[in-house]
Amino acid sequence: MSENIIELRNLSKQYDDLKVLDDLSLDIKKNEFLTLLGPSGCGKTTTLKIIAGFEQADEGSVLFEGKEINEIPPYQRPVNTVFQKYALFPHMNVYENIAFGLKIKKMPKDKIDEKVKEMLKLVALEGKENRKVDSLSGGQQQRIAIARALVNEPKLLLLDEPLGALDLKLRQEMQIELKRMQKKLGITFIFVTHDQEEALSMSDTIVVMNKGKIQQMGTPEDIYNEPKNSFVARFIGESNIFDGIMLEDYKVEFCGKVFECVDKGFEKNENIEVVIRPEDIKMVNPEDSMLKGTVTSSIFKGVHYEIEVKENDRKWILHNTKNAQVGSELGMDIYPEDIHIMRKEQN
Ligand SMILES: Nc1ncnc2c1ncn2[C@@H]1O[C@H](COP(=O)(O)OP(=O)(O)OP(=O)(O)O)[C@@H](O)[C@H]1O
Repeated sequence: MSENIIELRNLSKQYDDLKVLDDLSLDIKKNEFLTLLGPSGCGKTTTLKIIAGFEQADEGSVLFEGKEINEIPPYQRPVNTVFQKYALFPHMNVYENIAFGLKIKKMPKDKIDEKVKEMLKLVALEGKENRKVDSLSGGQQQRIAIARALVNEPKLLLLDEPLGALDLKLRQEMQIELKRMQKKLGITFIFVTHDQEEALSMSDTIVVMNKGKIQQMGTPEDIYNEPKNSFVARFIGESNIFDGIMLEDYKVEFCGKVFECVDKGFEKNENIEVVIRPEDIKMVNPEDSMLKGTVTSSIFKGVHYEIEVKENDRKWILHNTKNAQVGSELGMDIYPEDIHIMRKEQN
């Protein structure tokens, strides 16, 4: 049996003149927490809707455990969806909301009771079963929406920006809870967000999308440390990005200097882009540094200072736990492994 729960094969979808999905293929493994991440309009929600069966692709197919499900209606797919607007039944209490799907399935009462209680425990809402849902906080309502989806024991749960309406603290708490629930239940989660921090902290695998295409797929560490192109580098975290030339294997020129790097396999003198993360730049004495510039601003960000340096006519951003005096001259060193080389985007 396939280790993939979902396989998307060459999906394309167009609304009028707008190509929303462009030949998109993707394998999603069982028990994985996979996040679709990308800017507004890149096709994340459309991908989820096609998996759920609420939309049909113009071309391509969706396979569930190896079998094509294009023609299967949404209610017959072993999939549940949680949306940002949780759409609970306002006239029902917490218990009734969670029990709803099981009642429809005509499950015996004592079995429903057992399952609802189990879910209430999972989402830490025991004792609240008789409360009307509109008397609860946004976070509690969202937990009910999740419990209502999970109680059906779907093999796959689709979550479309489910934390988008919550304030930051609640959002962070729910991120941890969702991840815990997913691991405990062993259900595959496909999670949609445009928030890169949320994606980095929750996912086993991140799929970065832009304009209906996959830009990169990998673990959060891969995506952050080895962005494949400058779109990914710009979208995930902050970056210093400069044009450069790959002189030969392990040797790159940018900002008017030649640096050692750890990359190879480029053409001789290929034009490339260089990405350097702000936290990877070492602040050193300008006398014996690789690059030097003038500090133009320094802002305390809680854990680090965000320091802006003007080097020739280029702007650099550095993150450092030490402050730097605005107006002072600063040396910058970069280790070979912190220089990320990317092929030029073909757009
Ligand atoms: N039913 C529709 N008719 C016409 N255009 C649509 C329809 N549904 C989506 N679109 C358009 O398709 C594009 C992709 O939409 P989609 O909802 O998949 O993006 P998204 O990546 O989820 O973005 P967001 O984060 O804003 O929800 C958008 O430009 C949207 O306006």
